[in-house]
Amino acid sequence: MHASYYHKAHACIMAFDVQRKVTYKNLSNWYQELREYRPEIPCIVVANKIDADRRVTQKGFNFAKKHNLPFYFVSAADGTNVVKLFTDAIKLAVSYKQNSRDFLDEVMRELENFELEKPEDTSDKEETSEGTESPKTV
Ligand SMILES: Nc1nc2c(ncn2[C@@H]2O[C@H](COP(=O)(O)OP(=O)(O)OP(=O)(O)O)[C@@H](O)[C@H]2O)c(=O)[nH]1
Repeated sequence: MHASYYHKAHACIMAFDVQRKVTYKNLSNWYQELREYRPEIPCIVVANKIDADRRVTQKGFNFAKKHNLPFYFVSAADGTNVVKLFTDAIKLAVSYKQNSRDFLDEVMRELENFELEKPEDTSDKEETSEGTESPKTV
């Protein structure tokens, strides 16, 4: 995936399809790529399409445990855990954004808080002595 997709991301939801094993296997590659660009953002792992066969919720999917990541069983079709997933992801993202010690995040935070200098209002000011340092407008 192009680097720009990771730029300024404050959280990641990695979803796989419980009906397609290959999508689970691919998580390792996605996760490796994510960490190249965003080493510390919160990441949630999602097993999607559980409505197709609820028995998958009895299965252990070790990827999340191995990487110490939160894990949700979800169905985008019937809505199971969808609101919870996004609510939690947003909370994690906001908290990360406010507290991250990642250098790039700190720079971005500084830039966001940086107030551009307002142009000086010179309309009703009298010119005073010589040698004034501010440039004169004509
Ligand atoms: N039963 C079921 N089908 C789903 C669920 N979520 C998505 N689908 C179906 O899965 C198919 C792919 O969904 P997309 O939204 O296109 O997802 P995608 O990530 O682009 O999927 P891929 O094209 O397979 O990579 C569509 O037919 C969806 O209707 C779900 O929770 N349950």
